[in-house]
Amino acid sequence: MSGDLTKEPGTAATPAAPAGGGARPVLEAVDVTKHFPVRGVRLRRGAAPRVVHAVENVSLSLYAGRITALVGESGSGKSTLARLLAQLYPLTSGEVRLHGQAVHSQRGRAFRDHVRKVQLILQDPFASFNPVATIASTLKRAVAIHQPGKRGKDQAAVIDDLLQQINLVPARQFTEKYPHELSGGQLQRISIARALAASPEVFLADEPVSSLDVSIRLGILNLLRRLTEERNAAMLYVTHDIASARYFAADTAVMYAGEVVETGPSEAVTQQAAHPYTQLLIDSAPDPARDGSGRVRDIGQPPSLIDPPAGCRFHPRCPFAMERCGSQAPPSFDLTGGHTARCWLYADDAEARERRADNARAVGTGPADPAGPTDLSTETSPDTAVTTSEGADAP
Ligand SMILES: Nc1ncnc2c1ncn2[C@@H]1O[C@H](COP(=O)(O)OP(=O)(O)OP(=O)(O)O)[C@@H](O)[C@H]1O
Repeated sequence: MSGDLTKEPGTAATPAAPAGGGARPVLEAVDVTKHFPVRGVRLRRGAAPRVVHAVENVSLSLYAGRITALVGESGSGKSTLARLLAQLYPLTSGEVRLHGQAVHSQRGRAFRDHVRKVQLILQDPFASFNPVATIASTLKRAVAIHQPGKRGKDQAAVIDDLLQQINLVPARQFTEKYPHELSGGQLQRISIARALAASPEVFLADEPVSSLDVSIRLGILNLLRRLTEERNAAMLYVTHDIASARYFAADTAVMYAGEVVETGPSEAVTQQAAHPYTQLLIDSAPDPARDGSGRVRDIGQPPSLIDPPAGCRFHPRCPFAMERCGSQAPPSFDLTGGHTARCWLYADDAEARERRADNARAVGTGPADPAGPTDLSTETSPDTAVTTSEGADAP
């Protein structure tokens, strides 16, 4: 992420959410797993059907007024997790809870309520619009679904208000256009307006700016931040870009090969990354301030999710792997200040301490002190800041 996002982190524009165990999540994934069947593969008689282990035993909580970044490389399961949270896919196991209530069926009132309150914003706005419908008719449809009492002039006033909220004014200049007549940034704003028509409590923004021109990304992110604050909504911000997570999101969760491997306040996760995968992600991100020689050696590719490695899924690629990493899945270790890492380096024994010291020397930090396994779903943190400029992507 470029430009104005380089404001000092830690100077929160958003009031901090209650820290520790006080705040209840608006939306949570509880031990969620999603396996997709592998089709078109001939199986030997009696062999178990093959599946893609896209998301495995993931717990993640989203809080009112807070942005949580979900970071990881392509294929790590970020979009699948976002879609599970939106109830677009049935779960293989686990629960998705809105205000503590699980939805067990993809029909009925609780499901409709969930789908209204949890709105997904997708990466490619052009793909999510009907190319032969004007913006007005798309927004009318959204308002008719979510605010059926609004008709005629009232409905038009709602649409004007939605466009005002996303800084596309005068509304008339946009409503009679077709999607292809708008820029990517303008259309992404319209998709946000369409989501707003449902008065959501949660935004699931899946790479909301990665298909947009770099020059307009910041305006869209600041718009999303303002809407989150004003509506006290929760937001999941899915991104490849760990640098933007630091400035945009209060909390960050890092996914690798279908599992969440590190969580915590964005400042801690990005500045004192504990998991060797997060360290690798940070080292791989373009940074003109670095000399180009990565501190953490990358020794391979992400694994197949059809046949993921035993133990820690990152171990074949990890320069700090120990014997146990190849056979035993690590628990989540609690570091300090709500920071967790699912990595054997943080076990409390002599071998782990030695490898941890090797890791700390390699990344140039002091070794983190583990405090024992923790529950990933209850951690919160102070906010970070972005600038307030939203732009409007004027034609
Ligand atoms: N509908 C599906 N059927 C089968 N496999 C799927 C399906 N959707 C996703 N997958 C697989 O699940 C794994 C996780 O994919 P997912 O799209 O969630 O990752 P991602 O981290 O969002 O990647 P990207 O950043 O490229 O979108 C991948 O191996 C992908 O091929």
